[in-house]
Amino acid sequence: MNTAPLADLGWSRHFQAQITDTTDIPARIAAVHRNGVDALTADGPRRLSVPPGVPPLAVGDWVLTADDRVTGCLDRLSVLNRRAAGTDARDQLIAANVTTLGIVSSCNADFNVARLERYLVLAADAGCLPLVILTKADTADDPRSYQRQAERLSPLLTAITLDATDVEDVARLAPWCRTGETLALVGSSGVGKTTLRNALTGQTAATQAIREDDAKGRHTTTARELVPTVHGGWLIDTPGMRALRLTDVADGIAAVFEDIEDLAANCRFSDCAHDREPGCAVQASIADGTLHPDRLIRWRKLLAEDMRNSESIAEARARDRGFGKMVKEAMSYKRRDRDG
Ligand SMILES: Nc1nc2c(ncn2[C@@H]2O[C@H](COP(=O)(O)OP(=O)(O)OP(=O)(O)O)[C@@H](O)[C@H]2O)c(=O)[nH]1
Ligand SMILES: [Zn+2]
Repeated sequence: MNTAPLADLGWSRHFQAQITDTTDIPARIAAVHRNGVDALTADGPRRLSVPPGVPPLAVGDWVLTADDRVTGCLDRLSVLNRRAAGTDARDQLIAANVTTLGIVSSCNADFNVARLERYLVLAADAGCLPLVILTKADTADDPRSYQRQAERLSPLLTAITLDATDVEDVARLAPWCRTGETLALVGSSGVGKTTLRNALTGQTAATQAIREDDAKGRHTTTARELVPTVHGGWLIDTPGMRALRLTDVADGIAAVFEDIEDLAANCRFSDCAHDREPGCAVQASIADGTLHPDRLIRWRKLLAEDMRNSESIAEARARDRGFGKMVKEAMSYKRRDRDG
């Protein structure tokens, strides 16, 4: 197989290792529609049908195809979920195989450590590398101070300050969206995600068009959610990206708050609430100035939020099961009525 064009689509050894013994053709999902998907192959774009039995697909997924039909989905490097809106509490797939989650905030009132931590939890849980992008550096007196505050959250975290309206400045993001990379942007309204997208993809007019369509709930048929960047890699921009919530992210919280979880392991009581219990390693760390008390508060809030959201998902699933059972029973009564 000629993998050079596939590499341009983000193909890597992780995916190559999964295809043995098949003549099916790999394709990357660019948009998901109710009655099929748009995909990119080494030979160009394709509209594919998705037969029953294929698991739900997301933008960014790698699938195998035969005769313009999806035959299977390859194991993902990362996956971003969102809790569906309304009463339906099931997870919705937002994007797959995102290598870097660009957490966009601006060097002004939007900057908020708790919000950054929420997104860091999402990135850790999804399996993406987090990158903090601090926009509006051109309007701040001391942009470096925001960068320092962000980088203090984790020794492994990179934060970049820039002017999103300056295309050359935005080109500093090239390492995260060159060939083989897939970047997605999250952040509050007005922080500059669209401005960054335009600079990274060089397509202003198309962006306007897609956003107007989204607002009206219309579905575009072109493959515009997986967008090529001018640096050789891809940008995933889906409407769902803008409303990510925390659900079932205990692993992400544990990763981002590893310091607290490590301390908690040394508390005298295994069910320590880290309040006033004797032998509490967390409180000891606050007392000696190593741990900031606000960080403990933020950790608790995220755990509570995750529990709230995840519990209602479990409840919804139980309800679904209950409903399914009821339907089955009603059907068998009906059959009995008819047959007997
Ligand atoms: N001076 C300056 N203005 C910026 C910068 N980034 C964004 N802006 C401006 O801020 C406004 C909002 O930017 P958008 O790119 O629309 O923000 P967004 O995150 O896409 O917002 P939503 O679409 O609501 O999610 C626009 O007027 C941008 O020109 C920056 O780095 N410097
Ligand atoms: Zn404790």
